Amino acid sequence: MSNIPGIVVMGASGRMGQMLVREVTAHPKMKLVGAVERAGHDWIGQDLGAAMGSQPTGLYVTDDPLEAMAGAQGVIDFTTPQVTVDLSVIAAQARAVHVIGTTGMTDTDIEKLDAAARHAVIVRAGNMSLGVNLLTQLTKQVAAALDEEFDIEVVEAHHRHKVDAPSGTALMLGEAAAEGRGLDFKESYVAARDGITGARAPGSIGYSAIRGGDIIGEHDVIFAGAGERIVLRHIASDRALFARGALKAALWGQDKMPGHYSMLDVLGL
Ligand SMILES: NC(=O)C1=CN([C@@H]2O[C@H](COP(=O)(O)OP(=O)(O)OC[C@H]3O[C@@H](n4cnc5c(N)ncnc54)[C@H](O)[C@@H]3O)[C@@H](O)[C@H]2O)C=CC1
Ligand SMILES: O=C(O)C1=N[C@H](C(=O)O)C[C@H](O)C1
Repeated sequence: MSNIPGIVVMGASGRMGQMLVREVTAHPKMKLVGAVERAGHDWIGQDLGAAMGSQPTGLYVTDDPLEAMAGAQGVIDFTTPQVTVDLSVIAAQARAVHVIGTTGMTDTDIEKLDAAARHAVIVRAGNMSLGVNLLTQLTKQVAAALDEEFDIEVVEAHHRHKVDAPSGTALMLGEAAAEGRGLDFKESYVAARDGITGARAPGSIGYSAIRGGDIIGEHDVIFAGAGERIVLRHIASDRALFARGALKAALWGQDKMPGHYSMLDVLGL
């Protein structure tokens, strides 16, 4: 085995999948060794480069993750919760670092990932960007510094195709805010206000989601007090940002002990 890890991209035709294929291919310290799509997808059996509308690469898209993972040291996975949970078992068997960007996971899904992480390295984050991970730390600090006179609300906006809400990032920010404020994340959680909701409950953290057009990802954490408001904001303007974070995680994980890590571990924040 060379020192350059072989990387598989799961969901290779997706918005993030295609970005990952480009970034892994261009990276000097890793090699793309596999591209996986769902069974029945048009790309199965096609040359990956040709399927992406560029030069042939000699790498063929498969619907068999087990086959793709043979000889791989890492798999980068931005797909769906069920696909990610199933893949975690295969990645652990292959002792490959499993980098997970997939959002919309349930508590049960996460327990299954924890089980797989007893045997392999998993790095999972609802947002792989440096900016958002730094913002979680700032959010925690601001929430701890301000008292309950400042109401906390998280507002996020994404493209029309996004299927989960609130976004993984909004949940990361909300967890950080709850921790800083000393609140229980689940007990403080209020989403989807509609109709006669009554006045805002003290000690709650609200989540609002906007969906439209091609918005890549925007997040505000609002601290609203009497006569003043502090807004912590992150705007993503290029999906390459998330892909580069995932590549960093795949390299970082190569010499780590089995465990379920986050981007805070990767970035040392
Ligand atoms: N953590 C982060 O930084 C980021 C996370 N995301 C998350 O990544 C996920 C994917 O987002 P998008 O790329 O926008 O979605 P997408 O729908 O464009 O891509 C998902 C891809 O997975 C493929 N797929 C479905 N079943 C599969 C299977 N059994 N095997 C292999 N591939 C399969 C689909 O065909 C599709 O191409 C979402 O959960 C999203 O929230 C997105 C951007 C950044
Ligand atoms: O689905 C997306 O596109 C994104 N999903 C992630 C999330 O749920 O927070 C990260 C980013 O905002 C883009």
